[in-house]
Amino acid sequence: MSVRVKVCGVTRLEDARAAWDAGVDALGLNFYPPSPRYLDLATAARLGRTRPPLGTLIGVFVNAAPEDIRRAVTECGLTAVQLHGDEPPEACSGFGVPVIKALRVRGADDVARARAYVGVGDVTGLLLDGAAPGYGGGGVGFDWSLVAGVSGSGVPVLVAGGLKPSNVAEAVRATRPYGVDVASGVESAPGIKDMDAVRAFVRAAKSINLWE
Ligand SMILES: O=C(O)c1ccccc1NCC(=O)[C@H](O)[C@H](O)COP(=O)(O)O
Repeated sequence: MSVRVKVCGVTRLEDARAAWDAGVDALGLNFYPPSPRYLDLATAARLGRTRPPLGTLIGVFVNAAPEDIRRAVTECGLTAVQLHGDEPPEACSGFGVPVIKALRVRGADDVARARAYVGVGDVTGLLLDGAAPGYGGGGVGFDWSLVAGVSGSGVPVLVAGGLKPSNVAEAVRATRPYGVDVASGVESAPGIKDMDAVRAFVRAAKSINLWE
């Protein structure tokens, strides 16, 4: 068994198609207006239509209004939402799809905080990210040994933050996560994916056998 790979912040149709072809399991579409990877609903819906039958399409939101999240789910065919802001556990339900709660990790306290989301509402996964300014996508990592504070708590964990083709295998080996997630580490410019880097990332991440 190999780790699942999510590539986040795709903005172009050709990048979306090529990422699925590269073996990515999930694509993230960004609905946070200040992000350089932000998509309006019409563009996101067009990108969403590239999703293959077994692919997962994840909308990324930061402190968004629930009605805006529900609208994006419906209009863009999202199969999950990733709440990447300061949403408390009680705000992690009611969108009609599973929720991944993202938490920015600076230290053990943040991982302890993550445990408050386990088994709550529609949360079916946690994403541990570095503490980049601007909430995410900044290429900032964190101490991977902290992942042990939530693995084994019964919820799938994704590791993100500062991952790239050259370090993702080491991250998978160190944390044995359900999934890994990358935005800036496979880009030539913010929002523009470098397909050679995406392919190298998928190859490196999936080279680790999690059954051993
Ligand atoms: O990517 C963004 O611009 C972004 C902005 C605000 C909130 C979340 C954002 N991205 C979410 C992700 O899942 C990223 O992949 C994650 O933060 C890791 O990013 P990177 O360190 O650049 O790989």
